[in-house]
Amino acid sequence: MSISVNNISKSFKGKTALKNISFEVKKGELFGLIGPDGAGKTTLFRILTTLLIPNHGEATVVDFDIIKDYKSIRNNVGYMPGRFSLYQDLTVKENLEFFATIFGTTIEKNYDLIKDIYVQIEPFKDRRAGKLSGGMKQKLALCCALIHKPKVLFLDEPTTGVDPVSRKEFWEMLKRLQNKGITMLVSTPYMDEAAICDRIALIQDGEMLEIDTPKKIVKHYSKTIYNVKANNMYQLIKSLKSYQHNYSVYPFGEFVHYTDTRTDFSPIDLQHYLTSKNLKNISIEITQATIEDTFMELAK
Ligand SMILES: Nc1ncnc2c1ncn2[C@@H]1O[C@H](COP(=O)(O)OP(=O)(O)OP(=O)(O)O)[C@@H](O)[C@H]1O
Repeated sequence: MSISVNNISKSFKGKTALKNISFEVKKGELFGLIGPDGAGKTTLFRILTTLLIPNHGEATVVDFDIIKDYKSIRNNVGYMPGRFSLYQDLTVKENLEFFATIFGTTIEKNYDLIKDIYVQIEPFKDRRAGKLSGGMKQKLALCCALIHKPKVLFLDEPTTGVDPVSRKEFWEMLKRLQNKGITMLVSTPYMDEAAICDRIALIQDGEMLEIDTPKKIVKHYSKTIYNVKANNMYQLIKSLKSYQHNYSVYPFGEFVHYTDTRTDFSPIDLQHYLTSKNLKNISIEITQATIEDTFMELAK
């Protein structure tokens, strides 16, 4: 195993950030931690990268113990923290040289690993990091986290605040790194990104709700979901929420995802009800559960 976490708990002044967390990440796996703000993702990253000591439990990274072998872990992992972690006043090249130097290596030595990513920011190599766009900053941060050829890479919300095109590019880069044998633990609040991971853990309020492949996780959703649409979204949500048989009502893009408490639910009944609420152009169709639906259900 590349990462093994066994019953880790952490509290801050009586407030629990992580509760008995256990999971394993296999060598070469791209493993996603999916959860909202405050779920405990950053705390877990800080513990696994030896920046924070847990109150209870044990963990190993590349078979090194997070407490006893913290120095070995620091030499073997790369960490891209959530907030921009680089030196804003140093140029792109200077930042990279700085990170290479503190790990006793050079850009040239490990250029192969970062080449694909670095060529995209090379035209800006003399620009100060603080003056880069969001997507460029992420690429530089990734290069800096990779410059010492880590075996495991920790990425805390690497695409938060990055535009959709750069987000897609970023995940393509992660896939290429995975092909080079790097194990990755990556957190994201974006459910579409979760689907790209080999396995994901859904985390909320410091607890793991579920761990599985994205495909299997949605199979855990037992109810039939309907995509409901009408001419007035606000009125539609309000009406569905006051419908006596509703089990769940969540806006989902141009639709509302609706589930019903009855086993013999007939969409016709719902159609009549919505018509009585003056809604028009109503459509009600069965749809597949998404990771987001599963998360909402588990988090209920
Ligand atoms: N140093 C600290 N002191 C006090 N409370 C903390 C500290 N660090 C984290 N917490 C609390 O622990 C909980 C988990 O925080 P954490 O930052 O790990 O969550 P997160 O999932 O990474 O969310 P975010 O994306 O907002 O960082 C939150 O309630 C947070 O307020």
